[in-house]
Amino acid sequence: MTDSPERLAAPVVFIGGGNMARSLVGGLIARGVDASKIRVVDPNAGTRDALARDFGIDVHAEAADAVDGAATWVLATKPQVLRGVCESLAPTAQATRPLVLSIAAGITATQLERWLGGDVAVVRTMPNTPALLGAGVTGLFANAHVDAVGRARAQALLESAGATVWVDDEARMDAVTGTSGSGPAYVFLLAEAMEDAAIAQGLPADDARTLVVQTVLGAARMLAESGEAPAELRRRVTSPGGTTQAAIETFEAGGLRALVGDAIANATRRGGELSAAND
Ligand SMILES: NC(=O)C1=CN([C@@H]2O[C@H](COP(=O)(O)OP(=O)(O)OC[C@H]3O[C@@H](n4cnc5c(N)ncnc54)[C@H](OP(=O)(O)O)[C@@H]3O)[C@@H](O)[C@H]2O)C=CC1
Ligand SMILES: O=C(O)[C@@H]1CCC=N1
Repeated sequence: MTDSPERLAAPVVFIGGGNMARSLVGGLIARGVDASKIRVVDPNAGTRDALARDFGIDVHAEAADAVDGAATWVLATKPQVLRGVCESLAPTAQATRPLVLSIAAGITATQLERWLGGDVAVVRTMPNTPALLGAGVTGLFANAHVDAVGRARAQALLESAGATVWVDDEARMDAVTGTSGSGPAYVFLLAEAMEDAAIAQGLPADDARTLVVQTVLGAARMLAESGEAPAELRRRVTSPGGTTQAAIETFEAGGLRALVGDAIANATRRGGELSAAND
């Protein structure tokens, strides 16, 4: 099944032009999507100007103007304002039946469909910021109104941001959010801590930055490209009685695994809270 020529030619409109929309737009442009096919709505003039300048896309202050003729909407505001955004667009959604993608943490496809007036094709997604480099990963869940064409269109859009993983059970989307949506921040926190520790051990700040960045990059590439499990790659670094063993024993004694488990559980729980608090 393929998209109709009209829908393929129609623009994609992002409602909300903040950090994550910028990452996704950057991914689309880097993939060669025509800038004239991308619109962004944001209330902030500075945000709009920066997006127009950096990507040459069409920017709007009002969603009502931007959604005109758009076959795909990407809801990219904070979860806390999404109900109001959807309710104000419900008449247009009912009249034009767009494919609606959401990137909001926690907010369910059922809530979005209800706020948009019912019977709307909704794909709830959870991308992450490496989308800006085409190196992201996105979890996707489609409601019952999304047909094969809609799924393919959502997948094509998010593939510009990197890998995609479809989730059959929406209840798992909060776990996706806690793992990969928030996940880049966990890696950045580790990098911050490693940098601080390297400086504390006497390394100049510039050198500490280079050593940490290249270590994270190299380790990520080995994870992605070797096909080996993380535990096996770790084992190969860890010489018996050597330096790595001294560090790993410190992490294990400090409860790193349980801490990571608690952190992802709390992020997952927070997704459910965002849904309930903003209904
Ligand atoms: N940041 C991330 O890593 C990820 C974020 N997400 C999700 O993406 C969404 C956006 O997050 P993020 O980009 O970080 O947030 P930002 O605050 O950076 O972006 C949201 C933007 O939407 C604007 N906005 C507010 N109200 C409206 C409106 N009525 N119409 C259009 N735009 C509006 C905001 O303006 P103002 O600032 O004035 O309110 C802001 O510029 C969230 O739902 C989040 O859960 C998903 C995956 C990863
Ligand atoms: O922190 C948040 O709520 C958003 C969702 C995933 C990443 N950032």
